[in-house]
Amino acid sequence: MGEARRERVLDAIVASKRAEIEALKLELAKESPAAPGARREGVAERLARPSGAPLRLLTEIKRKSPSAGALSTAMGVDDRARAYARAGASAISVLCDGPFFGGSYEDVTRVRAALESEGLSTPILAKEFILDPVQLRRASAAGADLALLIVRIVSPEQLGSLVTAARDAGLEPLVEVATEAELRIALATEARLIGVNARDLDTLRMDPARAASLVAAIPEGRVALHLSGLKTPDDVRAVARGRADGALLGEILMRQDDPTALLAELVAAA
Ligand SMILES: O=P(O)(O)OC[C@@H](O)[C@@H](O)c1c[nH]c2ccccc12
Repeated sequence: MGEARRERVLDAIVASKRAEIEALKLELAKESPAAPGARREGVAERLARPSGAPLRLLTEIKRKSPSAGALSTAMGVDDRARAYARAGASAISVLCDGPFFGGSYEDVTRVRAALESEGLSTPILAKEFILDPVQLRRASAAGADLALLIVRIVSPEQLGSLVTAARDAGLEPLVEVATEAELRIALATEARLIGVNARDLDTLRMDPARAASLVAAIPEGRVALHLSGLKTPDDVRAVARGRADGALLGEILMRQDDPTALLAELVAAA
């Protein structure tokens, strides 16, 4: 990928959302508003790590990504979700973005049904580029428990109202930051879950050292999550030694046609 193209990935993604949001507004206007679920109850607590406990692992489902390209689709999202939950995932992140990550809100619904059919209650994170409350209502209707809110793509005022809108939609917000300035903005909201993306979404470059110092700067009282770039059990061990409550595993698991054995190893490293 050329440098100029990389720098525009986030802009291109955000631009594609504007049309989707208009379509969602029309779609949801036809439906009577669903009673707000109470699914977010207890979700933040489940991701908090009591002292001495292992690092919580959030595992991700995506078919491709702008940085990694095509990922494994050998296992259906339903089998993969069950495999993640049985192996000890504390939450399952499901990409809702279609154009860049190959996901959909229907995937959230598939994962919800797959977990419920086995009596598994692993929380589901809707991973989308959220600019408008209508996306939160759609994610909630699809069966999500949590929604990602990315500081970089909204104003601080919008972020504050999206945190409230997420709760109103029955979702627990997880606020993603990549810099100290963004962390300050996140901490000015009521969000209980703060995640640090080691990947700069504008350039797609990884900066693990900056991510580690940002995670360390998240005050007690908020759940701190490390959101990207972990490639080996040693990487998981290194994060587990620090302040993080949990870490997200994406590409490393999505490169496996069957993630079961590797996830067991990563759980043991946590
Ligand atoms: O695949 P990795 O390196 O484990 O990282 C996942 C994470 O970076 C990625 O899925 C992500 C983090 N923040 C996002 C925001 C939108 C879409 C995707 C993301």
